[in-house]
Amino acid sequence: MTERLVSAVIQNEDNDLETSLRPQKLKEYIGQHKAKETIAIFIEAARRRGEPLDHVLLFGPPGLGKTTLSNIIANEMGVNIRTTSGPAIERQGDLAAILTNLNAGDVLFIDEIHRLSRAVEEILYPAMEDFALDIVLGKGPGARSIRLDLPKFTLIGATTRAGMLASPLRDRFGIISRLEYYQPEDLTKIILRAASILNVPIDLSGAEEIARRSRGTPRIANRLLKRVRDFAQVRAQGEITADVAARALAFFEVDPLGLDHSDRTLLLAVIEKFNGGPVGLDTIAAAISEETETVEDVIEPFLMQMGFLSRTPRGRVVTPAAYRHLGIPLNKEDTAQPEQRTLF
Ligand SMILES: Nc1ncnc2c1ncn2[C@@H]1O[C@H](COP(=O)(O)OP(=O)(O)OP(=O)(O)O)[C@@H](O)[C@H]1O
Repeated sequence: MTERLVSAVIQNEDNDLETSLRPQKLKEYIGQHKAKETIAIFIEAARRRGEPLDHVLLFGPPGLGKTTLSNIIANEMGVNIRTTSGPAIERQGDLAAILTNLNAGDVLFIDEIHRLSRAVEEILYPAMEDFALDIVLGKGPGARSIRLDLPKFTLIGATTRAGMLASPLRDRFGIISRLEYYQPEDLTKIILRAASILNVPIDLSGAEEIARRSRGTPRIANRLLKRVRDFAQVRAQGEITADVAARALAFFEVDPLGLDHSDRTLLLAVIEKFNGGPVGLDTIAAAISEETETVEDVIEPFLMQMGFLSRTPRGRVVTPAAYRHLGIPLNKEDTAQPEQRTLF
């Protein structure tokens, strides 16, 4: 599958942009009121006691700002952050090397923490609980274990799926925060902030138009802003208004609710080839020439979140809301006017 403009997963083109747009302080971090408030309280309490922050688990869909929030936490605590990820720590020795290089109070950020191997997880437990590393020297009957003290550090784990974390690991986090999809008002603020950093002329209605199509996700909002800016420079007078944003995003095939070509292909296939369902996942994947995993992990979640597709014991079903959005009558006798026949 080619890279999608509306994918929440990080792409090469995002890297530089994301670094320059990352807020540094909690008060610049827009939205996520619950998570922000929880973290602010724990940071203040830890600061007053002069202790490192308790271990934090952040979970939620990709692109919502877990990495950003972790950097902010380190910044607010005035400590260094060391960043790695579950798949990058292959052996126990890799983690031991990282842990023994931390300074007191430092933050260790492990992205995709659900992908740590069991063996690595095992040495993480005493490290989190007792700030100690148990090392086994030698093999067989002569083997002996020594315990190394570690500096007191804060582990921040990020995961898209809290359910995939082994419960002994989950239980060792003192602070667990779920990040939610952003409301359009918050995404509008994120877009206006990014536009001002990037010196992109934009008015409020232009930002709102991009926000509505950003699937609740700041990473997508920033990416769409960048594309709309290019369009505005070449095809309009440079300023992003609602009209320019709508025209640009229609050109890039992102519809008014943020659905793209892949989303519509899936919905139309179920409607046209399977009478709206129920139809099995594998059959859908074959009908649109995609991998089953791509359909399940990448395309379906947003359609389900929007209430356009539902999962039943007999298979996937396209909902009446999706028919309305696509401008297709529900059945032949249906005389109701579709909500919109042309999307762009
Ligand atoms: N609350 C926010 N306010 C302002 N900008 C934000 C906010 N959250 C995220 N962003 C922007 O969105 C981009 C993506 O955020 P980030 O890299 O932190 O996502 P993530 O949840 O860690 O994603 P992943 O886990 O997929 O890497 C960042 O560049 C940042 O600029």
